[in-house]
Parts: sequence; C-alpha cells; structure tokens
Amino acid sequence: MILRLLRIGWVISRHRLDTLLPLERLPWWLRTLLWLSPLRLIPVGKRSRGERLRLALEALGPIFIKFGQMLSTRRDLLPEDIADELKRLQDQVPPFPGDKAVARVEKELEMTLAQAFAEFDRAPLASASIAQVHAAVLHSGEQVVVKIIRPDIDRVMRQDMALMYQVGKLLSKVPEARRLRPVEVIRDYEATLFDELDLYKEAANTSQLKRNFKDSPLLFVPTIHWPLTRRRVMVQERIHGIPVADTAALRARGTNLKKLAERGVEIFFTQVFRDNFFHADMHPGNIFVNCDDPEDPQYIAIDCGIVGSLTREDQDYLARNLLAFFHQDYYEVAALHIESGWVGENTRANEFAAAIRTVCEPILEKPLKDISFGQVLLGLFQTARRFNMEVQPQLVLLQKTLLNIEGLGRQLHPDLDLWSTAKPYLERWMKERAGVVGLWESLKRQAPELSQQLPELPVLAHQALSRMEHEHRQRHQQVDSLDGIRCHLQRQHKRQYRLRLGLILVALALAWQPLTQWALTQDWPVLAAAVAGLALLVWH
Ligand SMILES: Nc1ncnc2c1ncn2[C@@H]1O[C@H](COP(=O)(O)OP(=O)(O)OP(=O)(O)O)[C@@H](O)[C@H]1O
Repeated sequence: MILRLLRIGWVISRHRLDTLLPLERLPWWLRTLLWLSPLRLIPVGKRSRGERLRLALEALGPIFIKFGQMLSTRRDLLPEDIADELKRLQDQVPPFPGDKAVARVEKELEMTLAQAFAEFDRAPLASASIAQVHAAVLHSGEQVVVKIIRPDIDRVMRQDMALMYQVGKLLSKVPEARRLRPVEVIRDYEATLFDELDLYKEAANTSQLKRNFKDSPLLFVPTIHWPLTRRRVMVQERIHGIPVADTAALRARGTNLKKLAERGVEIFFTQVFRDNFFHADMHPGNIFVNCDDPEDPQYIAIDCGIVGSLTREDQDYLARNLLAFFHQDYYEVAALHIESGWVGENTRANEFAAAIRTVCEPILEKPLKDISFGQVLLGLFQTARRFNMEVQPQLVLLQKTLLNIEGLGRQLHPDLDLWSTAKPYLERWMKERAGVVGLWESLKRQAPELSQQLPELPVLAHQALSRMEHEHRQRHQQVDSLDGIRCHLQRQHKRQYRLRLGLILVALALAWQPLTQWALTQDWPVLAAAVAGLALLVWH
C-alpha cells in the first residue's frame, strides 16, 4: 500500500497534476504545502493539462484508466479540453498467460478443462483491463467464448479504490473541486466497476436483452451457457459478425448502411421506451453486424456488463421532453424539469426556459441531419446544472449511450436524420402510454397495491387533489405577462382537470361496491349532500 501510494505521488508529481488545481482557491495550508514542495522544481513542459492527466492515468494502470474513461463521458462535470483528452484513454493491458487463464477456469468451474471443453485456445482472442476472452469448443461441438476476469484484479481494485477515496476526500475540502462532487463520482464508479467484475450480472443482463429481442430482425444477442458460468468466468455462444466500425468490410458486403444506421436508433428507442432496459456500453468494440442478408442487416451486441433503466416517471418525462424539443416548446421543457423534480421546485420556469432557449436555438437552427440529440441533451443538462439540477446517473448513462448511437449511426450513414426516425416512435409510445390501453395496463400493474389502499382511497384522492390545487396556485404565482406562458398554463390546467376527473372516476369505480352498500343504508339528505359534494369536486 505504501509503495503504491509513493508511486501515485510520483506519477502526480512527474505530470505536475498540482497545476490543475486552482491555487488561489485552495485552503492556505494546502497552498503552503504545495509551495514548499520540491514538486515545483519539475518543469511543466509543453503538454496540455488534459494530456498530462491522461498520461498520468495511463501510468497508474487499469483501474485509473477506466476511471478516466468514465470521467470522459461526464461532460456535465468536466471542462471540454480535459474530457476530449480523456476520451483517448486506451486500456492496452498485456494479456495474462494462458496457463493462468486455465487455472482460473478450472478453479471457478471446479472441474478440469477437459471436462468442461472439447477445445480451449490458450492464446486470448482479446484482452482488456478487467477481463480476457478465449475461444473454446463445447463437447456438443458448439463454438463458444470464455470470458475470464483477471486473476489479480480484486486486490488491485480494492487498493486503488481506497486510494481514490482518499484523494476524493481531500479534493472535497477544496471549494472549487467540491462542486464536482468527487466522492460521489468515485462511489458511482466503484459501483460500476464492481458490477463489471461480476460476470453473473453480465450474463443475467445478456439473457434479459436476448429475451427482449427474441426473434427480432434488429438485434441478435448470443446465448449464455449457464452451467459453465460463474462470478469470474462466463461462457457464451461465439459470434462471427463484422465489427460495426469496419465500414469498409460492411460496404464490401453491399450492406444497406442507411437501414443499419436507422435500425441502431430504433433499437435504442425500443430498449429505452418499450423494454426500459438499455445496453449502456454501446461503444463500437461491442457491436457487430450480421450481414447474411446485406439488405436486412442485423446488429449483434456483446458485453452487457453495463445496462441502464429509468423509473417509469423518468421515462415519461424523457419522452415528453424530447417531444417538447421537437416542437421547440422550451417552456414545456422547463416545466417538465420542475414537475419531475430534476430541478428544484423553486426554479422560475420562465428563466429556465430562456436559458434552455439560448442553448438549444443555435443547435436546432441546423439542418435536421446535423442536429445531435446527444448534444441537445448535454446542453440541457449543463443548463440544468446552473439551476441546481441533481446529477441523475441513469440520465447521464442514457445521454452517453445516445451520443454513442448517434456517432455510430452517422459514421454508417452521414445523412442519418435521427429526429424523424425517433419522432413517430416517441409519439406512438406517448399515445399508447396515455391512451386507454396504457391506463388499463397501469391499473392492472397497480391492482394489488390499490386493493390494499382502497379503504384509504378517499383520503388519498383528497390529498392528490389538494396537491394539484397547490401546484396550480404556485404556477399562477409564476405567471408574468408573456402570452406563451399563459397559454401553457391553460393547457396545463386543462390537463390537470382531465387528470382530476380521471382520478375521481377511478376512485368511484374502485370504491363502487362499498359505496353502494353504504348508500343503501343512508337517508336521502345525507345522499344528496354526498352527491352535491362530488359535483363540487368535479366542477371546481
Ligand atoms: N460472443 C463472442 N463471440 C466472439 N467474440 C467475442 C464474443 N464476446 C467477446 N468477444 C471478443 O472479445 C472482445 C472483448 O469482449 P468484451 O467486450 O466482452 O470484453 P471486455 O473485457 O468487457 O472489454 P471492454 O470492456 O474493453 O469492452 C470483443 O471485442 C470481441 O472481439
């Protein structure tokens, strides 16, 4: 541990990472310490700050490299130049010897290699920072790949994470760095990293994704061989597609690249909205194409270590946000952010809408094919951060995936028009979700809960109505003279009215039986009062 600490200290000094800190904002003791340190004698050199940080992370090994890679996607937290440089981080880790791989497999599976496989290639097919992949053949003759977690990774990871936390804690004492929430970011990273170490999780994600796209012409997911899968070893059907980044090979096969690019977008939206389960590590290394029929190309996805899903509410808000963007209704975007709780409820919607307009208008001015969805979301998150938006890890994951999909799609077909591919999908989804079928589905899902809450229903309905009333009044307070805002509020009011009516009807339907029993035992003045009360509730 001490040795590792010394090494880290040396790497930080050699690359003069101290110059990344805003000296004037540091506490006096740290400033003095840095000023007295012999570190200042090392020349900074001509390299940019981003480049120095990248080189330092590369020198520190896989855990730090992966951390840098994750940070590079957090453009909501990092300056552009550093994020760009971190994107270039490569994890070129030398493979571990085949014998070690075999020993690990035998130990995990508790059987000899010959018992498990008919053939096993000791030379790895691929090697990365966390795992190594070997080709093998099962006794059934089926070709598979065996993914094996690096033998020493647990120890290195525990050590490095402990050190990272120390650095994070130190950074959070510096006011300027505290804004970046270093400890939280490190905690997020740790969770992702531990997830990647657990191949059971990856295997389970893969199975789920496969089920979601069963028999789909859009996406193929290889099968997991569960009897030979453990926490540190995973056996999976071998695929033989063309890497999606190899556009030359795809062209040579006469692949319909436009269709392929559009299918990428469709898969993304299907995963996010239909299945609420999306592959969140969609970099080109994990995507292949089955070109058996070049006019009908099918994606193949591997490495489902990182997946994302949104809450139903976030899913809803996201769809409405995107549609509001299509219609350039910034006030609606702002209102949705407040309604969803993504930004504080005291945010002034009109100010927020103006800020979003400033960011988005220049982007949306461009021809459709040049608009980046991912950039729009990024711009939005950056704006929202100024309005104290809490960082939403799932949304950041989604935005990163969207950027990947977009980048990939445009590489395949530069004229890809993401908006028109996505818009009908979103509109259809919203209609289904808001329509009778959606309402019925949602009622069915909530039936057990509702039946438990039935006796409390009148109280709950009353609370919901009061809350709506309160929100409505609050919004009115925010009204200024802008006509657009008034229109918006009217729309909102109508929507709330419909919702309230719906709520009352649902409450009545569910409580119908006890209500009729109760009504039979009452005198007519009591009944008349109850009917009048209900009428008031609807009319008000
Ligand atoms: N089912 C498979 N069939 C054929 N090749 C595979 C399969 N799974 C993985 N590979 C090969 O192994 C490489 C690494 O696999 P994978 O992405 O799962 O590992 P990883 O350690 O998570 O890598 P990284 O995190 O860098 O993406 C792939 O790029 C691919 O070349």
